[in-house]
Amino acid sequence: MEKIKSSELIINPDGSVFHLHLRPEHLADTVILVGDPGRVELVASFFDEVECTISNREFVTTTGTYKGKRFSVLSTGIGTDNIDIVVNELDALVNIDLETRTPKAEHKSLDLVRIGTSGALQGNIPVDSFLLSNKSIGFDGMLNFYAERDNVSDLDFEQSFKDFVKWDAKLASPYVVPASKSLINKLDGDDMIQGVTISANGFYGPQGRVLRLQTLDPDLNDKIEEFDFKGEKITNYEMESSAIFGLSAMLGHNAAAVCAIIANRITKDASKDYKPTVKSLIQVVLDRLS
Ligand SMILES: O=P(O)(O)O[C@H]1O[C@H](CO)[C@@H](O)[C@H]1O
Ligand SMILES: O=c1cc[nH]c(=O)[nH]1
Repeated sequence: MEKIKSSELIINPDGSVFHLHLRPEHLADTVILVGDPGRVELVASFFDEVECTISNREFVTTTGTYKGKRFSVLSTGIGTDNIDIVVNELDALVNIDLETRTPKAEHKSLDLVRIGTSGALQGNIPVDSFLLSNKSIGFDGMLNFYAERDNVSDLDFEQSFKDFVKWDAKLASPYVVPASKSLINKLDGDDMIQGVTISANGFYGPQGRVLRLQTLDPDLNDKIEEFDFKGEKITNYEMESSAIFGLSAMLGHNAAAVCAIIANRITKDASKDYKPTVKSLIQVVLDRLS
């Protein structure tokens, strides 16, 4: 089998992957992904034992055990461009032999679960609630660079959404990818609201926030609130889940995302203090995965 060239898969002198600085032995099969590097320590504070903490740039990873199960928690930083790095390097750690630089014959599936923060797009979703994503819509266009993109996407949903909101041709074409059904079943509970999430490629204009700059389509959030695809409603904005779901589906990993709702864009409400909500969500997720 042909070797993956060193320019394509950069490996550091210590044998770790380029950005994450992890070697295969550092990674658990269940990985919690958080945006904020500071949240890694919070997740790890629940662990019974910590094996290692490794950091480079915004990518901080701690591996340990919770109730006897091995977990890694890794910060992605903000945005789907970082997710392209994180998911490809996590996959390389388990599915490419880094010594021979060739894909392994047997593929391993990781469970990747994002614990994030998010803004609600329906008036009946309270701040400080938990939102479990059934699907994610990528406004970022990152997945469109991959040949397998259509095979993992809900193309009917995409077309219906683009038609309904009159999607402008200047914007990247949105992609819609479902989360892993088995992880949704594990994570679901009476405390979870399920819905369709949008990953925006920005916090301000791309999520319809106007400070001093007007947006291309000032009605976009109203149309998103109204849109319905076979009974499914769009519920919230964040910035990473679409790429996590899309790359995981293409590479054969299981992915899910649960967010603490810290703002409601319809009622204009914001959480007074979202950190205790994130802490409770972490406990719930670790318990349901362990
Ligand atoms: O709290 P995290 O996980 O970073 O998630 C959300 O918060 C950031 C924006 O404030 C984006 O990363 C968005 O997805
Ligand atoms: O409104 C919000 C809140 C958190 N994160 C986002 O991306 N948007």
